[in-house]
Amino acid sequence: MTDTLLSARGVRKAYGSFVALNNVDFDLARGERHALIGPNGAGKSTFIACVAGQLPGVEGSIAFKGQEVARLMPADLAKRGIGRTFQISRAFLHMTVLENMTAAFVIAAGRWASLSRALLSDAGARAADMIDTVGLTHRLAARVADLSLGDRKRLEFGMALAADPDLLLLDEPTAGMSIKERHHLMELVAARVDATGKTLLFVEHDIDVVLKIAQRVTVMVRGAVLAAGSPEEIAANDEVQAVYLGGHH
Ligand SMILES: Nc1ncnc2c1ncn2[C@@H]1O[C@H](COP(=O)(O)OP(=O)(O)OP(=O)(O)O)[C@@H](O)[C@H]1O
Repeated sequence: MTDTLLSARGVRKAYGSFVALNNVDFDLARGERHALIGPNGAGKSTFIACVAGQLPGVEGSIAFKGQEVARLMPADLAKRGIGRTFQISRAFLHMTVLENMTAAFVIAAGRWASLSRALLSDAGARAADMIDTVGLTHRLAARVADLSLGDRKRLEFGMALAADPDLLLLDEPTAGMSIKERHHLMELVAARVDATGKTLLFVEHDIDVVLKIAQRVTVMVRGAVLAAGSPEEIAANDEVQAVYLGGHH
């Protein structure tokens, strides 16, 4: 029997009079790598933001580890084990890779208020390990502003892992990257997710990456779920093919 980590029922989100999500049902099994795909404007980012607690006015139910979380704040959700990547803010672009990763570990420890030398040194050591994990040791002292897009995405991924989330949400983690970089990053993500027993929900436009990385795929169209299944089932689904070949993408 599969162990359900997240279960959404009847999720609805409107921006003013525009309904971006309409009655979405969605299940995520613990330990699975799950891709959310669909044409532009389908509501994928909106759904990820709903799960991460970043949007007001979300209707319906989202159960995480059996508890209702639909109307909790991001910080609460992070404590319960839901994590997502964030773009590194402007102020941090002139800090180094190591400084940014150290900050991520200090934030994850929730200890800004009582920052001590011991805490900083512990966070620094963990940061160096994580930088190694994401393959950036050779860029440890580089300013984030000087990183390539691919390296910056690796750093953002590592920073999201600093909080040690059970569920990792990645919204278009490979946007703007070359095909080769995309595959490299997502292979790294998949390997880390598997090695640490995490669950992954990611939005991805590159269907080759999706078919390689995802164990399960949900297809959204115009705010609703069109289909969900294994990558093979989704690739063979006539309705899904019609959406993708019909020029909406
Ligand atoms: N803050 C907002 N205010 C109004 N409309 C919004 C807002 N955010 C998103 N939308 C609209 O909601 C719809 C769903 O957007 P969303 O970004 O969730 O889609 P998506 O599937 O992630 O698309 P893409 O693949 O282009 O990122 C779109 O029509 C978008 O224009």
